[in-house]
Amino acid sequence: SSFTQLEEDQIQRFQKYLQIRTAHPNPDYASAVAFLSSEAQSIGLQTLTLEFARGKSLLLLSWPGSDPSLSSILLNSHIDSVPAEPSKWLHPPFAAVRDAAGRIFARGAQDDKCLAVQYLEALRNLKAASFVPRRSIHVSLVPDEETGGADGAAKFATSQEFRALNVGFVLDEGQASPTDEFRVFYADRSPWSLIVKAVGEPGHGSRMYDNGAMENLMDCVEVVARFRESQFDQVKAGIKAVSEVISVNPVFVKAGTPSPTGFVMNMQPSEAEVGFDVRLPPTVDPDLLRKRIDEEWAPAIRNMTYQLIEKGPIKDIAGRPLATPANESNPWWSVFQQAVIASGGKLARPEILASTTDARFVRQMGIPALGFSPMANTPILLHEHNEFLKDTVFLRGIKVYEHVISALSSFPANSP
Ligand code: MET
Ligand SMILES: [Zn+2]
Ligand SMILES: [Zn+2]
Repeated sequence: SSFTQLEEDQIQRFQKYLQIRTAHPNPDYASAVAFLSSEAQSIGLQTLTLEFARGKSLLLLSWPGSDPSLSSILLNSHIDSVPAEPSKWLHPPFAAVRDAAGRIFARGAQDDKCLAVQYLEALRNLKAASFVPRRSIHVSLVPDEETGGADGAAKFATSQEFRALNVGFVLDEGQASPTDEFRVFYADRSPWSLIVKAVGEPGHGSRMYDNGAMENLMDCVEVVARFRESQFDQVKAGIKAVSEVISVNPVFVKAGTPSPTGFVMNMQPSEAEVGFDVRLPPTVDPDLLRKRIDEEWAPAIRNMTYQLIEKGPIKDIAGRPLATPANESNPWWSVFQQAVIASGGKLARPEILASTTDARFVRQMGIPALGFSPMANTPILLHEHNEFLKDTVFLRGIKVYEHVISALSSFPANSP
């Protein structure tokens, strides 16, 4: 191949990390942390394992800067992944097969196990080039992101250990870009989980009557579907970006009277449940949506109850929306942008992320954070079958991080 020995080794280390089974519901944090800390030690980074929740380790790596009076930079990546259905993949999701086109197939290849290895390899290259950081560089490898971050980044960001790092700026995950421009994200949508339960009298399967559990649940689903369409129409008409509307998507339904062969078919059940994934852009008023859920989506007068889990903060500690300025008013932004360009990369207009990351927990603390995964010319495959990343794209990302990390950590003394 046309790769150097170092590059082949870097690809191999990426594959090794991808082969560790970090998918929910039983992510192997212990093996992941063991692998990452041994890599970090081989590079000469300091390692510290923290445990804010039993069995969910968080690995913190540090390269102290020459000027400890300056705030530090933090590079974040979550260890855990969503599950995969092996029978529906071209290659087993934890084999990290590299095909003839250089595509490396694995759950987590894009979301976001590439980042941990790219950060480490960029630091390895900078060490080899005798680079001396002015600001301290920290890397956090965190658990629990895919289930909401409550036992990972949320606890970390409010901890003594975090405060002691004096973090001035954070990079976290973004998303792949199908074009040759890298994407960058200055805010996330907030994730809510909504579970609506409808109850009613059970009845013979042949009977027509009002207010049955299934009828009530179907009313809910219809009303939500209409709202969903109103949001999606704005996207289709080009008025708003996908990440600027409220998304609401059904993710499970649970109903029916179980029987040994499936469900009792001649009985209308007495309860039924549907779960929705809801995402709110930072620009919308959460109270309006709370009211809509209460009055229109799951009205008590139609025998519905609901559980709304608002996962994580909506505002920062000063009451502002969780958004990082992505313009010249933010010196970190300028340094970041210039470094990406200096690496030979192109940057798309900054966006709100349609999904959600741990960055919101540091934004909550008032710390600027950008979402960035340097994957250009790559289909967006997070949470999908056959998630992959090309070897060339992976290697290119290491180079981009070398530029970005060295620029951020050299950033002058008279700034934040
Ligand atoms: C539900 S919290 C966020 C988890 C994941 N990153 C997502 O966007 O779905
Ligand atoms: Zn992710
Ligand atoms: Zn994810």
